[in-house]
Amino acid sequence: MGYLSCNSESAIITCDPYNWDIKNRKKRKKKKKKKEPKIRQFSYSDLESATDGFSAQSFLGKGSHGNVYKAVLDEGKLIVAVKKTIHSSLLHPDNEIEILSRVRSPRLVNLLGFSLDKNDNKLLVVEFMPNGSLYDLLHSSNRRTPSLSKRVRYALQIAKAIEVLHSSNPPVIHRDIKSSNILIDSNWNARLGDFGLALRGFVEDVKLKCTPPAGTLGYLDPGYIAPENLTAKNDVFSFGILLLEILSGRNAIDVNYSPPSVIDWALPLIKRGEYTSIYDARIDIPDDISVLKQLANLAAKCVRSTTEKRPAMSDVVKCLSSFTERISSPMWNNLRRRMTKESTPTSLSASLSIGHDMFDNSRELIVKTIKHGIRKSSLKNYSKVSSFEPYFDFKNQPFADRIRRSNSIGSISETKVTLDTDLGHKPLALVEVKPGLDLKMSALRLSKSRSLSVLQSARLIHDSERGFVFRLVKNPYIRSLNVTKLVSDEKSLLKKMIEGKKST
Ligand SMILES: Nc1ncnc2c1ncn2[C@@H]1O[C@H](COP(=O)(O)OP(=O)(O)OP(=O)(O)O)[C@@H](O)[C@H]1O
Repeated sequence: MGYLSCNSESAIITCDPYNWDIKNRKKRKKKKKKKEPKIRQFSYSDLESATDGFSAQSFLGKGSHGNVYKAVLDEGKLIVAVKKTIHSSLLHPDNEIEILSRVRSPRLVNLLGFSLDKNDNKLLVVEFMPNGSLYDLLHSSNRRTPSLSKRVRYALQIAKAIEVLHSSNPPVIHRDIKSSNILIDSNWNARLGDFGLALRGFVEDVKLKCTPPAGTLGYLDPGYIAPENLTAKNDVFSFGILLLEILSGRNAIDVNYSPPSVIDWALPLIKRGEYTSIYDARIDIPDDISVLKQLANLAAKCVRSTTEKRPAMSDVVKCLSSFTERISSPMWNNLRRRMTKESTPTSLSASLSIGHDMFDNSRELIVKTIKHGIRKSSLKNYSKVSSFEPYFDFKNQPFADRIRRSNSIGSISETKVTLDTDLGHKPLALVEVKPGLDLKMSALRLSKSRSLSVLQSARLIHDSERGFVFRLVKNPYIRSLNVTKLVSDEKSLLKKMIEGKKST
């Protein structure tokens, strides 16, 4: 995608109200000194040798501003990305340096320094992001597509990054929010980069008022057609487009769709209430569509044509934070929903009556347990993986003890699970857990369905100190798991269940 080119000078702000307040200047200077990042000047020859002479092997990618290279410096201790920018009237590295030296955040691709080549052209040295861009994650067929909870997490991280910019003094308007400018760091967190078009200052500032509009087609606010239309809400619009891209997995402009623009495609669907239609078909979506609806509505609000009606980035952050909580703990929503819908069995007999139907429909599933919050050493005796087949016919047949092993994790001992997924979303599992673990966070990965189940309740049946019968709730979003060992003595547990039923 190309920039809307405008024949303007670079977007460096000369009018800087940063230190207006003379009274507090000293105080602020102190504070500023603490916060101000150290910008290092790298020698060009060091960068040259650290990139192998800007070789093809060090080449990371090409943008409309120039090429980006990976450089290994300080005897391998420092890995950076070097941006060799093509100087143009619209883009100048000084602008990026000016802005990035003022704002710093773990949500941004921060500036580390700069260098001057033989012709005194500036090169930018920024933090190296080893996991590509959000664009790659969403659109490359050779990468595992992120789940909805991950996508919402990325969206929240980007929203936070933009909020940092908008709330800095004076504010920074990025003007080029798009998935290829979102880079993924070594901890798989999203960071906002590429400040080539960013403007720092108050919109009333003369310099900003004279800077022609710029941005990337597909993401650019259609209302931003003249310099005086510049507002932080232009970024909110671009973020809305990005959110639609994140949720749908389709490009901001994609000629394979009709209409090609994501906004023209998604808004009518959202207006008609067909929320699920805008979601990427490759991802699991929750049963409870209220979050999907709210996420879609949030995107729609961000792209409203009236700028004043768009939410501020701080509101977007609040909204997305609540969604991430809901998406990452649907266990509790499901639990709450189920609790109100139906009476939760509190006695053995009640759970047995559920189990009866369920086990008739039992089928093979593979269960993987994932360690969470457990030290590696303590996992030794609590193996991680089991695959299993239905182990009993509840009516009269004996248990079938057919536990299989997963090749991926290795051997297991005394690890068994009984599980059934039919009967709506109410399967039972007999699971033995390590005492003292937080059962609220327990989950099982059902690899056959590529989703997770959550142990909904530890209170249904309790066998001795360690055995429990849980109801499982299908839940594709919980990634944590504390289950360490599955019941080895199902027979006695089942006996107890049957006896419990008889006695009531
Ligand atoms: N800090 C970085 N760490 C690792 N790779 C980077 C980094 N910055 C950029 N890249 C890689 O270099 C490519 C070019 O980046 P650049 O920011 O110049 O352009 P772009 O954002 O892809 O496109 P445009 O210039 O049109 O905005 C990116 O797509 C990315 O793959």
